Amino acid sequence: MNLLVNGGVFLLSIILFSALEKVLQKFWWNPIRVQRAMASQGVRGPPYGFAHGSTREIFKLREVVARQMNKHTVDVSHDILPIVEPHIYKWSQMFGGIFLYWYGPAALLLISDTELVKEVLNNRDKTYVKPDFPGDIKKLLGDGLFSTKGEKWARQRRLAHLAFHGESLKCMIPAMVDSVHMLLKRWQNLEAREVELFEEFTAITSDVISRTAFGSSYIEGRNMFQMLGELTTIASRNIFKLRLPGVRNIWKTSDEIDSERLEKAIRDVVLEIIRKREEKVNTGEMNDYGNDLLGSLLKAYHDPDESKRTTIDDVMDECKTFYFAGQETTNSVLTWTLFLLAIHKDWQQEARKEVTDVFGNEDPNHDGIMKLKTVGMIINESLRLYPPVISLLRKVKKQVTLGNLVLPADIVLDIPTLAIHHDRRIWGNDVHLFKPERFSEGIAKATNNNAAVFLPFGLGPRTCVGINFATNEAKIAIAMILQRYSFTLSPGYIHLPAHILTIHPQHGVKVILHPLQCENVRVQLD
Ligand code: HEM
Repeated sequence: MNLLVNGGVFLLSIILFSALEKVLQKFWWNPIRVQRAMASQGVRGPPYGFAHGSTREIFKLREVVARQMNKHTVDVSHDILPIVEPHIYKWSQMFGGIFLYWYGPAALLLISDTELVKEVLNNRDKTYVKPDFPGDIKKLLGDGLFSTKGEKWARQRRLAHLAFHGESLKCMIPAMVDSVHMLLKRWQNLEAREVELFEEFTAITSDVISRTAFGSSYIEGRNMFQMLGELTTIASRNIFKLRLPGVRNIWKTSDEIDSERLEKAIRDVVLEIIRKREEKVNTGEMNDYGNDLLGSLLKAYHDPDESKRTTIDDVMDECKTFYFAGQETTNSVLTWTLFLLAIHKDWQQEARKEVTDVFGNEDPNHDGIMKLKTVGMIINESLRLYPPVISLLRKVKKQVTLGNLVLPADIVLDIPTLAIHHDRRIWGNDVHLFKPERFSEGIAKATNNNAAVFLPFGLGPRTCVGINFATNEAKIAIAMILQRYSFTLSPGYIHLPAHILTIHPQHGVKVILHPLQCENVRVQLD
């Protein structure tokens, strides 16, 4: 009996010891090893804090900024790095353009040297891969095109390319125009009053991606957008709050319970959208699954060749990815561009003149959109100052040499788009001024042929697949608004750009709409 008890205690001790060893390995020994390896190569950074890494300091710095900025109306300055990413700003000043910091026990190496950035982003031999996103972000994107890797990525990328380029893209223009008409019709009741742009644009960006990618209307998808919005808020609220592994299984915070509930509800909505499309094919209302993204995905789901078939989870993850990637980002660029035009009246006039020259009072069309040079320059400068996606992450798959550095496997590289776009050494002393003329001779000239200094859509094989879609949508919306309204910033505007997965205006962007006297346009709208 004694022997049995002693044997049990011995076994339990071994299990506990091995669990403790694993915990210490992950939370102590590995981080210390990486910190030492990088320090020996001259790379410094904030010290590793047991289990939480640097997240407490990041969280505190963000809170300090939020407290300071909420107190009073702030002058509008485009020098936003210290506000949006105070930790990156602080540590860049202390440690330079390459430094090591910690997301829990995961090591992040920030690199702003653009030669290294190019090497990483252009890599095709799988040395640098997309990292695994933390739980809440994974719930937003699923294992869709944005986050997936390898063969699955190549397959999904081909499908998305078909749905969002060439002729398919041209065919989407009328749907985009219709969505903006819906917004303008609503605005007729708000003339000379304040409108909050971020909220307003949510309606069109949601409607556009919904109609073009999934053929369903905004009304059908509205539930899902609301839930994705809530999930986004929860994800960004918790992004720097880490919990020990396993704790989640024993005790859940209210945010964790909410996000699980939302995830399930979103899944149900997507399944319903898919079911409706299948029903249309089965009842003969549609000949096939269609040429939009959902159609391509469903064709792959029903592929007779089993090896090429995608699963229902793949279809669902892709739907979530596109709803999120196509809506949040375009909403951000539209809001900041209108904000910039509201305070830079000269550029508002220039842009309106171009739009009138190209379209008169007519709706935008494909050929005209290609001619909108000034509007294009303005969008580029807006993407430089307020890039919706503020950093790009890649994980080092196996030990590799990058420049003079030997990087250990699993270290995550943080390419700081926002910091690069606001770097005085790259863009000059007027870096924080809104000067669309930088782009007057194209992006290559503005960037001195260095593709790594302007990264709003990323670079290399994982570049944004929706780049032309987003640019068309932004140009159409801006042109149609300029045809009908001049707009000024509300006197109560508080400038607080914040990182809520993309750059959001924390207090919204309120503008006052002044209708232009143009009867033709009114007739079309009615
Ligand atoms: C102004 C609007 C947009 C911006 C600033 C933007 C930005 C980006 C960036 C920076 C990346 C690269 C991420 C990385 O390398 O880690 C990316 C990828 C992606 N974007 Fe966009 N995006 C925009 C609009 C869109 C739209 C409208 C769609 C869909 C229709 C879309 C779908 C995607 C997808 C699926 C990926 C992943 C591509 C891959 O990994 O192969 N984006 N986007």
